[in-house]
Amino acid sequence: MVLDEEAQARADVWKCAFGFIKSRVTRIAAELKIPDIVKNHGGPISVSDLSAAVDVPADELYRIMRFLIHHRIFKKAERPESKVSDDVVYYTHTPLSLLLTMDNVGPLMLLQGGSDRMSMGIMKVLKTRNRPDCKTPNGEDTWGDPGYATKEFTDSMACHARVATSAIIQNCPEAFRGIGTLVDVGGRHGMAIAMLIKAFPWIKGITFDLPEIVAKAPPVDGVQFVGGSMFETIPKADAIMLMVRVNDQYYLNTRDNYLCTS
Ligand SMILES: C[S@@+](CC[C@H](N)C(=O)[O-])C[C@H]1O[C@@H](n2cnc3c(N)ncnc32)[C@H](O)[C@@H]1O
Repeated sequence: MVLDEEAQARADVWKCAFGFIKSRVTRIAAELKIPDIVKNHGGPISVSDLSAAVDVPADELYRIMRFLIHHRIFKKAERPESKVSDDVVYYTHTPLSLLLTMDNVGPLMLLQGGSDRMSMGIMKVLKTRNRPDCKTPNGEDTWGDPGYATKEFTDSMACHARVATSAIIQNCPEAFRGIGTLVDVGGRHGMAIAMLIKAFPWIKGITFDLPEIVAKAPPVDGVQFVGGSMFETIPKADAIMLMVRVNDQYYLNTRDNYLCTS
């Protein structure tokens, strides 16, 4: 297999795993009747007008629309000259969004884009910013959700780390030159660091994660495990690694949901 085919296969496997996101987001848009509202507005609609029409906070809606624009379901538009407003973001329809209205194939999207139960959960998060299955009051973050403590979650992160880290080792070895100590923040059970110190044996590797996660991590040769929260302190090192963490920090801070950050 030539490298290009391998790279394509890696991209394709992500599409297989996360392909559902596009149909879920499109279903949510259809359920909120965004295609109908944009079509009937009589010109480009601002994010604040759309937010008022669908009763979803503008920042959440902005991210949904950004996703849909990326997939060419809507288009960004200039502010109409007749409008005097602070809004800088405006949307307009496309041939695809016109197909998604309720008098067109919108009802099919509602049927095929995921269950009503799933949609109710997402809708509640969008409108209230609270995940129904997760205690978020009193400052408890989404990582308190028992789903994140399961073996399935750990295994899925380990296999992701294995694939991503081998690509990093293969394609960016120069990035590790001169690094004495490397800390992987949110490194779970140490898969990435274990591979990196094996490939670059001069590096001293630290895996940093929440105390309850680190407490369950089986020992890995040459890897030091440190428990704590990155919002308080992280171990001193020459370099910090954050893999699948930047988005997470966003939803830790905003008490958000997977849909909008994915
Ligand atoms: C999505 S997983 C990513 C795991 C790994 N980096 C990878 O790419 O496969 C995010 C990790 O961040 C950890 N985490 C969550 N909040 C954290 C915090 N405040 N400080 C340190 N780690 C945290 C979680 O326990 C989890 O293991």
